[in-house]
Amino acid sequence: MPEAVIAAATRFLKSFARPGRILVAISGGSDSKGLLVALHAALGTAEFNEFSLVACTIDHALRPESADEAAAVGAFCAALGIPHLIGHWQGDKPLAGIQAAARRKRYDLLAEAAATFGADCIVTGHTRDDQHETIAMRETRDEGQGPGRAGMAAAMLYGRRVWVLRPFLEVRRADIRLFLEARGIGWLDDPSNENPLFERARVRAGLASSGYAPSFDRGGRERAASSARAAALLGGHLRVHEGLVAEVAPAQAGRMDDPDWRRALMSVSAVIGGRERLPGRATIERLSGFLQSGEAGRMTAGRVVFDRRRSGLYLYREPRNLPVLRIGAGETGTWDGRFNITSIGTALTIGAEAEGGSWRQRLIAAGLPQGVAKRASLVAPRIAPADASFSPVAAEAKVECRIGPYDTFLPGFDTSMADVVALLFGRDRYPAPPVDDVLTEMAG
Ligand SMILES: Nc1ncnc2c1ncn2[C@@H]1O[C@H](COP(=O)(O)OP(=O)(O)OP(=O)(O)O)[C@@H](O)[C@H]1O
Repeated sequence: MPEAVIAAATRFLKSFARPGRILVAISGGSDSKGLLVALHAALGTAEFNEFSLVACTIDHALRPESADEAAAVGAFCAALGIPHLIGHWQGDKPLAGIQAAARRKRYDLLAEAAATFGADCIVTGHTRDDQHETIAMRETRDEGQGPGRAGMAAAMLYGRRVWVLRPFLEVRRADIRLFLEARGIGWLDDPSNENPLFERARVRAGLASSGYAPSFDRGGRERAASSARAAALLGGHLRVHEGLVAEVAPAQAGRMDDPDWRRALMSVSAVIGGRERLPGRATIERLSGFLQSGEAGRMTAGRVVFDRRRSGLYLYREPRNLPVLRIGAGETGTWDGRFNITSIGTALTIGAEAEGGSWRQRLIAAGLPQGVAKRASLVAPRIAPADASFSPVAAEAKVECRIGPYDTFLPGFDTSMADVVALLFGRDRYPAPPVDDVLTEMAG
């Protein structure tokens, strides 16, 4: 029913804590165009006249027609009186993983456009159909159990700075198309949506021919509840020292039978290992066997040493393949996926702390076993002036931990766990979303 489209737009606007400026990510396809038109129509009513709309199209320059298409979307927005920007993906494009690279770049450019316009959030036209495809893809990748079944979140924080909201996640594409057709509005069909070289296109075709619709209605709510439990477990049983060592109380160390704790521990281990993704299922099973045995010893998984002792479980980065990073004066870089380092004075070189330096003393002072303090201090960053003739004192820098799994894409239903992880690593909470029911999936 096309009325579902306006109803979803209205419900979405009502969920804002206060009126704001919304940036619509519009590709020109039916879903994002329908979203723009529906929001524009809803904003025409007195109830929402304090909101404003702006729009942005990213020209990935992967097809010869893309520039003209972006310009046509711009003209469509202009006719509605909506300010519009085109973001360009410039420079070299990777040959492998082009879709993932385009996605990352797209969000970067959209976040820049949101900052330019002073927008409070970005909205995308993801639909119920996209959600089904995402869940089906995760099922085939063996991620369909537990967390994977939640699918896409209705809200996602990108790059720690801007919330991307998906107001149409429960709306069917067919309804959006009827809605547009009733208004005589056409849309673009991206040929890559049907290109069988891409996984999503294959899954889409498979779902259409089978009529199979995976269930996800409770997935997001379950995931949010699981994150809240995981957050409480982390707060009660885990401490982080100097951003280098996570210490788990002995009684909790073997509790890998609890899925919430398992996910919490794997998130922390991804941070310690400088990784964005949590370890895969096979690794977690191997690790669970080791930790549940209760025996002292060490096991390495996902670049992290799990050091089990009578006094507890200690996680720290394994001492292998530590990179060397150079950053210019005043610049910021990420070292080993674990630390964001900003030079305050001169250009810097960052490598591993070969001697352990003062880190070791601090870890010992924190009460860690000597062996743990020694090993963990060897994977700490050593920050020195890039120009060796400068005194080491010149190496002034601001250092903060990077939270690999959440700093780029943070799904709304994981915010409670992500906030606790950030606090454990000495960071602030993530910015709160502009809508009061970010866990739209919780609102039910
Ligand atoms: N070129 C583009 N310019 C602006 N917005 C876009 C562009 N491509 C996609 N979007 C936005 O993203 C939404 C989803 O598009 P699509 O399904 O093609 O991307 P996706 O890669 O599956 O999304 P995501 O990257 O968030 O998983 C669109 O409805 C639109 O809001």
